[in-house]
Amino acid sequence: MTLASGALNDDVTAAPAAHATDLRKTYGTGQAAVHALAGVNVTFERGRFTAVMGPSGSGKSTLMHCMAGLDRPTSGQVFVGGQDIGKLDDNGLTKLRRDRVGFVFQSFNLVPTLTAAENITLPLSLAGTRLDKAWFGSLVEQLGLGDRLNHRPSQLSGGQQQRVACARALITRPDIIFADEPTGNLDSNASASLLAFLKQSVREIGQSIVMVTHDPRGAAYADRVVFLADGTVVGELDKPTADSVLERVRTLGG
Ligand SMILES: Nc1ncnc2c1ncn2[C@@H]1O[C@H](COP(=O)(O)OP(=O)(O)OP(=O)(O)O)[C@@H](O)[C@H]1O
Repeated sequence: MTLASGALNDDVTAAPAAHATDLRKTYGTGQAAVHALAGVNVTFERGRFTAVMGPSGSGKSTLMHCMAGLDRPTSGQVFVGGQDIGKLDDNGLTKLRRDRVGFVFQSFNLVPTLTAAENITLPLSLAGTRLDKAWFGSLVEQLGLGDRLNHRPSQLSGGQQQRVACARALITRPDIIFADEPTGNLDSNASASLLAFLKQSVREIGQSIVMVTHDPRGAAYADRVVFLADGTVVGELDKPTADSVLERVRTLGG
């Protein structure tokens, strides 16, 4: 069984999965001001897997949070599937995060009192949307979670918890998934299987994914790498390999 049985909803607009124009985020004021994002212009095409890399403090997490509607930028625009998310009020942003964006955190962020199955379907429960059982079954099978569905997060390994988080991100068939160092707390085997699954979801159902990583081998699963430094985009690489990523990181001084 492949993921293809749960193909994404068609969106009639030809807009990219997400894009940002002159995105700025400043923390603090005056002498203490930190320009975490200093004018980012970036486009994430539909059905592509993009890795975001850059030195510590270059603004990667801030970019993910602003683009996913988890944080508001100081200025500039973010579009998700053609929708200018700066025009949404708090209610609208909540709906956007629930229905159109998936987020995978380094620290899993599962609800400890809910089972794996309940965590996966949480976005649907919150939205009052019916569960597509075939899609749920396909995700569970592909992620190897079939015999773990009644376990709580504390009864799961890190790799299993992150696979639950991925299923939760995919269950709504979002326009785009943002993943902030999703393999940061996983060993190399668990990392490889998670990255292979993310890549499979891009290939088979046209999922759009943006993933922050520090690992050139992780970035090599992506179709494209975007490099950040000091809050701006300083380079890009298409069809990356671990070696080409490493070489570019060295050139950029990361
Ligand atoms: N809430 C905050 N208040 C003040 N400064 C912040 C806040 N969040 C982030 N920053 C600063 O903004 C800059 C960018 O941070 P960000 O977390 O986006 O970087 P990053 O590239 O994700 O780093 P890392 O790879 O270490 O996770 C850093 O200088 C950071 O200290």
